[in-house]
Amino acid sequence: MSEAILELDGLSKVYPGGLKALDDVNLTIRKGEIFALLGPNGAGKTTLIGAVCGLVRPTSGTIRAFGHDLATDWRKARARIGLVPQELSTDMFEPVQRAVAYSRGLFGLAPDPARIEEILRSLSLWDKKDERIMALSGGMKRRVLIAKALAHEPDLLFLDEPTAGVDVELRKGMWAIIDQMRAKGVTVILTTHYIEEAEEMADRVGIIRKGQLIMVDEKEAMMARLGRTEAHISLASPLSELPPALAQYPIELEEGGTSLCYRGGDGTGRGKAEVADITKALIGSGIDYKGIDVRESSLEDIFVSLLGEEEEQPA
Ligand SMILES: Nc1ncnc2c1ncn2[C@@H]1O[C@H](COP(=O)(O)OP(=O)(O)OP(=O)(O)O)[C@@H](O)[C@H]1O
Repeated sequence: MSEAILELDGLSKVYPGGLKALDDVNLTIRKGEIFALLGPNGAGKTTLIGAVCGLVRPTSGTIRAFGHDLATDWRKARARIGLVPQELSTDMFEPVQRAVAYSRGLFGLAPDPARIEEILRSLSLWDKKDERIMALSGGMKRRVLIAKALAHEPDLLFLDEPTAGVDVELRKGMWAIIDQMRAKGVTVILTTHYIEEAEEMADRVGIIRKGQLIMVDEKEAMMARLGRTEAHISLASPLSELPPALAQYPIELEEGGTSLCYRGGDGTGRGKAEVADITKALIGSGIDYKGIDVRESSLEDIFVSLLGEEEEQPA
């Protein structure tokens, strides 16, 4: 297993006024992984990032990055951490290239125009290098934020909702950039509302709700463990009851007996195999069907059902 580069241990944050934005978060991030933090609005994602990046002071718990305890020894670790925040707040009057080069200088690195050019080109910003940031489109401003974060060559990069509100094309471009970073061995932690994004990019997914990390797992394992198959089999003629040959399966008659609905499986393909067995059993029982619609649940379904289940629990 590759080395742990970020370790959160019992991390909590209570804001003045009493709101518990992080509640005993324990998390280890390993070198080179792409980790997606998924959660609804106000779940604590930005607070978690802020705590690691020195923008939020934790109420309790420890953060170790690259082996350094951030409470006592933050300087070395921070230089290796990049942050792409949600919004650009400074530099609006600066030309792109200068703002990005300046970010590098902030971390005490020697100027490296070739490196800055490479970053700007990879983000399709080279044409805009002399334009003031305020004159750029929203999508380009976002890319400037990424360029600034990459300018000091971080080993760990936080992207706080990198694609919120951007169009599909730019989102795909952003994913390509994250892929490039993965290839260079950069560890990436991104927050997102787009489950599609986590599904596409992440190796592991953490689901956060009301400050608590309610689940962390490899994406594939999460989908296998919590995934479900749903199949609708439309019958040639309605049935009044299920034939005995189908009693062993998790199916129900729906739509006035014209449709059989299967809900089962575990995301490993077992559901599809069972649906195939059901169709054979139907034929064996002399029951004709017109069509089958099979759907494997996505990370989105898992996310929604996890949050839904949590919602139903008494406070
Ligand atoms: N400076 C602050 N003072 C008081 N409460 C705060 C502060 N910053 C955030 N909060 C509260 O802490 C909770 C977590 O906020 P946070 O921004 O971390 O959530 P988030 O998961 O990033 O949400 P979003 O997806 O909307 O960005 C929210 O209820 C928010 O209102």
